[in-house]
Amino acid sequence: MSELILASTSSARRALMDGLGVPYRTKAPGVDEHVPAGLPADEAVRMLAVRKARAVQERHPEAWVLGADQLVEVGSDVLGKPRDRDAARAQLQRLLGNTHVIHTAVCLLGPGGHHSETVEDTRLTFFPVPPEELERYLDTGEWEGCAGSYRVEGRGQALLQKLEGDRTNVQGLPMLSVVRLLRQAGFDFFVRP
Ligand SMILES: Nc1nc2c(ncn2[C@@H]2O[C@H](COP(=O)(O)OP(=O)(O)OP(=O)(O)O)[C@@H](O)[C@H]2O)c(=O)[nH]1
Repeated sequence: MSELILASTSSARRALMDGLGVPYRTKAPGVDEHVPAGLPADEAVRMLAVRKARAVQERHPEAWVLGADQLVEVGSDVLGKPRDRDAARAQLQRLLGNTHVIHTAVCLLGPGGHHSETVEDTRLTFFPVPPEELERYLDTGEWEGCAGSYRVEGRGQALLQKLEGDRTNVQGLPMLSVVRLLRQAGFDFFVRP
């Protein structure tokens, strides 16, 4: 099997792939993440996951390449990564006391034109918490680099009232689907290095 490249700069995605134990390396996708205005979140993440994977595959045509993208949908709002603490506060104020959906798309490209992709959704309901608790959570800094401004595997789990779906999908990769795509592509597991 030719090498696997994770087309991502995300430390959370790296951590998830490290846990799987399949040998891989990372390459930054380096793509423009703009999508047409009004595009539904699930279509936007699918478009971006494919764009990221294709950008890396162009540089490494013999490799297998896994790209991913994630957005948060709450009501009619679509949230990405907050640019600063104030943006993170505004995002969390939208999520607290409500139910939102995490849409994560993954795309696996491989030699010979292999192309598989999927979008996975996880529904999360957050407790309503007072402003002073929200400020304390912001002080943890977990909002940085996270779509939706929280880490489900970190302190942010204290906000979580209910989760329906794949928990790893929230962190950045729906590992149930990643394993399925890799197995369908012919990857072997538990191979001695
Ligand atoms: N650790 C952690 N990271 C999260 C969580 N929710 C979202 N994220 C991260 O938020 C980011 C979503 O933004 P994306 O645009 O999909 O990815 P990115 O961070 O720009 O990284 P690329 O893959 O290089 O595009 C990803 O890095 C996710 O891993 C979470 O609950 N825990």
